[in-house]
Amino acid sequence: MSETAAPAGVHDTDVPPAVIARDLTKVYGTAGSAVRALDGVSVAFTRGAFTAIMGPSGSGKSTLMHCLAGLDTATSGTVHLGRTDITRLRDKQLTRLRRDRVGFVFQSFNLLPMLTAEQNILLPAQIAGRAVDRERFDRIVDVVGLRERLDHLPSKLSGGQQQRVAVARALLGEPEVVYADEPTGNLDSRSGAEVLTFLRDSAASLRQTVVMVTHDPVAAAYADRVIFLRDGRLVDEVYAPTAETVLDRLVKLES
Ligand SMILES: Nc1ncnc2c1ncn2[C@@H]1O[C@H](COP(=O)(O)OP(=O)(O)OP(=O)(O)O)[C@@H](O)[C@H]1O
Repeated sequence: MSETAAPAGVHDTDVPPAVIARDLTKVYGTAGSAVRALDGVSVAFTRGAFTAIMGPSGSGKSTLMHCLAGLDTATSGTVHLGRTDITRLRDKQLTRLRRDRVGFVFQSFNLLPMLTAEQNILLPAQIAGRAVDRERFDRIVDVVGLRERLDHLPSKLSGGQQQRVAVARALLGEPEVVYADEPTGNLDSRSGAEVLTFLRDSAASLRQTVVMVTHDPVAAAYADRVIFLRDGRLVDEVYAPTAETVLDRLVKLES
């Protein structure tokens, strides 16, 4: 895939993408020990689309997500979230941007054990001093199917339910993008399917942009699009993936 052309995923007729990375590089270490984790990645993420990032171990998936999300700084290149070039922001501005404009879902659910499901969902809004949109709260709680569980502590919820709380928490503030890092890595396949269905439904019905790193072709098949990395480069992509097409591309990449 050419790096000088428009970033993969940009089409003339599209509404402006939620996130665009241009010629992103990330080098860890120096001189003899330098590792080029990202090597000129240009990619755009369409508003309201659910995209999975895949590739062999060490191909740069986590590094790409961390640079896109402002959790790590790129060595060169730019990342735009809407109109903001996040690679030009100072630490304080980045912290505010992550709090106000980005949602995160991690493999470990990161819920506070002494707070109920509802309190966990509301916590970021409270910390940021944001008014809660109760209508959106109700809509999200219904989409994730947590209505009956709102007053439960995390310890009384299954892994899948805990992750759905984490997803609801990430969505409540209407972030411009939700980054999910192996969100089903700690779940059995049934709970994983529930969480992925919810991520897909929230992209579709709430027009939520979702970007997910996963190793699992079955998980990637829930996305609208899968992009593939190898050796820090974007080398392939599939729209409307199935587990079979994803697996097939992965096998080709690893051979
Ligand atoms: N903090 C770091 N310091 C040095 N090298 C790093 C660091 N983080 C990642 N790397 C290297 O950068 C490359 C890309 O790593 P990254 O974790 O992004 O890959 P990945 O595709 O997410 O891998 P995995 O599927 O195993 O999680 C690897 O060679 C890795 O060893």
